Amino acid sequence: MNEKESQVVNPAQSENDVIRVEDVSKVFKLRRTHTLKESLVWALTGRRAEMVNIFHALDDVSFNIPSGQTVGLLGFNGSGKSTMLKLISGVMRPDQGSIKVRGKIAGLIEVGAGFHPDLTGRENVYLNGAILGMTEAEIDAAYDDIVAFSEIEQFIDTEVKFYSSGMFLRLAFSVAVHTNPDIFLIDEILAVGDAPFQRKCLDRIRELRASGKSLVIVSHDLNMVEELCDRAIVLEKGKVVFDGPAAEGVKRLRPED
Ligand SMILES: Nc1ncnc2c1ncn2[C@@H]1O[C@H](COP(=O)(O)OP(=O)(O)OP(=O)(O)O)[C@@H](O)[C@H]1O
Repeated sequence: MNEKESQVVNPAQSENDVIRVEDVSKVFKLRRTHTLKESLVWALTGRRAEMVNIFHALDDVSFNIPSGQTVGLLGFNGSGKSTMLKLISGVMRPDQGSIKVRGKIAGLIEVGAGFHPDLTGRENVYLNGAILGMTEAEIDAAYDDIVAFSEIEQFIDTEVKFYSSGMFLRLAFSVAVHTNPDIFLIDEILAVGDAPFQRKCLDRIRELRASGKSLVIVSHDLNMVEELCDRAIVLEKGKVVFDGPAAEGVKRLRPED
């Protein structure tokens, strides 16, 4: 068998699973421009045919993640990684299959999602904390730590529409880690952070890992994934083509010499 052919066995379930993804598919309808001929045919055939392309972002995906595991979700652009994280987080629903999650989930999926542009950083900490399941008293108790970790004290009473993407990331990451989640989802978070903040986030991610939390990390930084993750799941055109040790998974993504 070619080394890069699919290497996936049916995922085994365990009592320890915190995430179970079973036969999940997600389709998107892509609008596109049409030729005059296509439009005429569409009109003449009683407008029965679809004027959109159906696109399978995820196609029959299954995997289980046991408690305490750090999993890198890998794949080239458009392979379905972010869509998978959105389904796990519950912001999007699958068209087919099921996703079961056990425990408190938090994460950074789209930096700035859950933030209201017209509210200040301080107000958004409360809003975002509440969205992530914290009570007001819990946010009060964690507030100073959240702001200190983000290092944006100076701008905390500024409306977040004036924030840079790095500032958004700082506040969003800080709130998310302070919710004390059992499962932490991270989508390319480090891309917009500067080097010192990236290092700080990575240290915190290592701490979460060491304390037995489960993490799912989407990243194109293969060195980071290899160093940080126990396991890699590689998606290709919406299908799982590899599920196994992180070092082997990243090999599939590295350009061949
Ligand atoms: N809301 C949407 N509507 C239509 N198509 C979408 C939507 N979200 C994602 N897609 C499409 O689904 C495919 C998978 O997207 P996804 O963002 O999950 O890929 P990805 O693996 O995270 O890619 P990247 O590495 O570029 O971030 C892409 O072709 C994308 O255009």
